[in-house]
Amino acid sequence: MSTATCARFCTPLTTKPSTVGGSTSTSSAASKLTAGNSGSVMTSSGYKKIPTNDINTEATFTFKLGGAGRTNGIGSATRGHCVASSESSDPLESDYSDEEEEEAEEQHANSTSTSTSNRSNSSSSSSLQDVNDVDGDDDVDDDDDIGDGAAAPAASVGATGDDITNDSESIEDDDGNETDDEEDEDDESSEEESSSVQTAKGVRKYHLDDYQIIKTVGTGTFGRVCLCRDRISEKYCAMKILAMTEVIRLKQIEHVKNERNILREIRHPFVISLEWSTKDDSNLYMIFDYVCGGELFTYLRNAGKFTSQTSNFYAAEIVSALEYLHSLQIVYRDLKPENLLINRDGHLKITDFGFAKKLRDRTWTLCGTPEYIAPEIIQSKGHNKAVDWWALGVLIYEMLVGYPPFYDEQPFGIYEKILSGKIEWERHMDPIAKDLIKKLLVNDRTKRLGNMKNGADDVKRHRWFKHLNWNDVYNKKLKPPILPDVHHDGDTKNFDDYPEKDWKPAKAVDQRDLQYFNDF
Ligand SMILES: Nc1ncnc2c1ncn2[C@@H]1O[C@H](COP(=O)(O)OP(=O)(O)OP(=O)(O)O)[C@@H](O)[C@H]1O
Repeated sequence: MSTATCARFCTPLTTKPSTVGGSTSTSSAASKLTAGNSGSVMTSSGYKKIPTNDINTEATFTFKLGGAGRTNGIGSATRGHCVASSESSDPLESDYSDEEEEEAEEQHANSTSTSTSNRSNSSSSSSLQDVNDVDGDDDVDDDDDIGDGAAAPAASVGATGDDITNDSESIEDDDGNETDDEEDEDDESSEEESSSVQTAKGVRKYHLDDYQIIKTVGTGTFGRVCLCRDRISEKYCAMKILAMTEVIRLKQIEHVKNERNILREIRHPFVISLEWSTKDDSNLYMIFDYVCGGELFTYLRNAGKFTSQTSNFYAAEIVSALEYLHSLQIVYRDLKPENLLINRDGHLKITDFGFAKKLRDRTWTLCGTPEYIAPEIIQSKGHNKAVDWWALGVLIYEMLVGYPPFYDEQPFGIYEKILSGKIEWERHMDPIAKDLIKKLLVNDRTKRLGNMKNGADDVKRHRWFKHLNWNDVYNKKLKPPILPDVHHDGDTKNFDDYPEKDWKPAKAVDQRDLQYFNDF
């Protein structure tokens, strides 16, 4: 997660606050670069699309880049979500209307046809064609379509059995009658929201007070992630705390709701599990399983590069997860080693669904009567799952080589390299892995492995994965190449230290603003 204070737009550019194990010192640099009439603003870590009515006004971007820097493996450049704030009174504006967004994207593409793409040196890069696509919300369901009314998160968490509570003191019995009336009364007078959730072990009424915050393990654009302990189950959890004022200021309301809604819907061995989410009048809260091994990024930077076998293991688990997400029409869009956590058992958990989007059914499928199909359907202008397969190619390269395939000190340089399609190959690189990477890093997404008619199967059948039984992958039967050094489930040694006293309580938002989060 980055300390970039820029709002999150759908250009996942990442900056890390510090290198692993180091303490965080944050310096900030402001950047003001406009791209003329392009509808985009070039920043030191990427470009941000701006609404057309903001074009030619100077949007101000403030970056906080980590002191030690989250290096890309080559030089000193950091990589971070780039974000910006523009001065609109409508906090929902960040998710531009389809028209605005398309227009901004088109203008951007026109003005940058030879030199830009929308990626930093992180791993979900795409071609110029995809610049038009990456955040084409025309392909995305409205948030209301995602997950609302679906089973509450912990219902699915509980379905796995072991991680909720069997402590009868503060959970409801099967009939939904509370067994702890006193606690309930307290809650009603509290500002916090609580909710009853069906779990495998009965109905549990969740409260924020159930969680004892222990330590910050990550920071992000809107807040932080803390290790905490569930007083009821005594299980360690990660609590993502997002300050509503920041979410509103940076116009990320829809993205945050989107993240929560998608997380509620999904359940996969290699994807982080959302246990519960709630809010009070200052913050939004999401409670996850705590993944104590830390980020794959850490291990990769420490090792320099991974062997083909190690890379293959992680790539396989990601393929399994992407196949699952795509089967639900979810495009993840933020694949990179920073978002891959290693569990105590050595298996991966993909985290940070801040850019994930639910796609509309068959947006890209040629359906209907051919004579009547509109050109934009044939051209398939929206973003799609292909961006994740591209990112997988970048990630496999980075694991094998130690740095990403498209790198430059300046973002424009990165974009040029992505568009040029030229990749430098290490002499001794595993030729079979290289073949897969080449097939994933295809600018024409219609020819990109994973995005053709056989979907993920094409990737799974590639020779690099030939030895794998994909059921074994899913069932965690493969032997993990790295076992994190942890002494107990709540161990934080694999995470950076964050100065706790820097955290000031978030300001409460007024009733009007609170309404933006009614359905959170
Ligand atoms: N479930 C978890 N277990 C352990 N650590 C976690 C967990 N979730 C997140 N983290 C840590 O916190 C960091 C930030 O989490 P995350 O990326 O979800 O936050 P974010 O606010 O979306 O970040 P950004 O602003 O960069 O998008 C992660 O990189 C990871 O180091």
